[in-house]
Amino acid sequence: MKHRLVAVSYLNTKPLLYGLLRSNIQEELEMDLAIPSECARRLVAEEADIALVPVAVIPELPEAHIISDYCIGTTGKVATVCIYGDVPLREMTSIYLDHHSRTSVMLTRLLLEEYWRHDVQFLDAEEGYIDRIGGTVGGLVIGDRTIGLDRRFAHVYDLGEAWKTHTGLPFVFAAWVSRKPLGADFIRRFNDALGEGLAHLPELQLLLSSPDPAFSLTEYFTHYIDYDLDDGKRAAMARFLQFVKKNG
Ligand SMILES: C=C(O[C@@H]1C=C(C(=O)O)C=C[C@H]1O)C(=O)O
Repeated sequence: MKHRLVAVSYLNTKPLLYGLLRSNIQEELEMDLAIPSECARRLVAEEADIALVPVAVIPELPEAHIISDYCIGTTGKVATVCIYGDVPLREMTSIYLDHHSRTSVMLTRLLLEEYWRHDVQFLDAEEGYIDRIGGTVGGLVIGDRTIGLDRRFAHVYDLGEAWKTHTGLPFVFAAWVSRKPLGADFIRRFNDALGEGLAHLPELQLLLSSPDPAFSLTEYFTHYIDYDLDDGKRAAMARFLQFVKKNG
């Protein structure tokens, strides 16, 4: 029986996928990709056994085992999780919350409440909502769709950077979670494979192209996304999940 695995379909996950695909462990996996909110839905619905899930969904799972020391995180600016608008944040009256996201939706709410201390109406997003950001309506956008948006909107707020200023901590957007405990040997080989992917970024970059000449994948993978789920990120996750449990 193979483990059903679903991972985030964005560029930031390719180094981790590259590692899994270079390894024999892929023979034990039935792999699929989806947007983060769909990864979360499948793990909650038991349609997946292992998923790279937005951490905000962890409190909804009866059992959640973080099986990896690698994650989608950041130690400051992340570049691809931002609030965009024509006007400064303090003039925004409403903000679209990206339907691809689970974590950043909650992070937006936390930062508006605790850090920016600004009250807005939250709007549910759907496909095409980015075109409706404008005037006093802002929008949270995550992932590859953010690439190039900094040229389109006058005001950009990077949520990784805002969280760092607010708490002094790094941040974890998504972690590898299984619903059931997995064997120590499988977990070791899974982690080794992910690490191998990160160790071979120059090769991976031969296979990938950036959607925008102004956006460097090398910089994105090495300076913006931080893949190590270290103690600082675990502390950040605990702090963030307290807010999610209270307000989810
Ligand atoms: C940094 C990112 O983190 C993403 C943000 C997520 C969320 O907000 O729920 C989930 C998965 C991550 O891939 C990004 O994709 O831009």
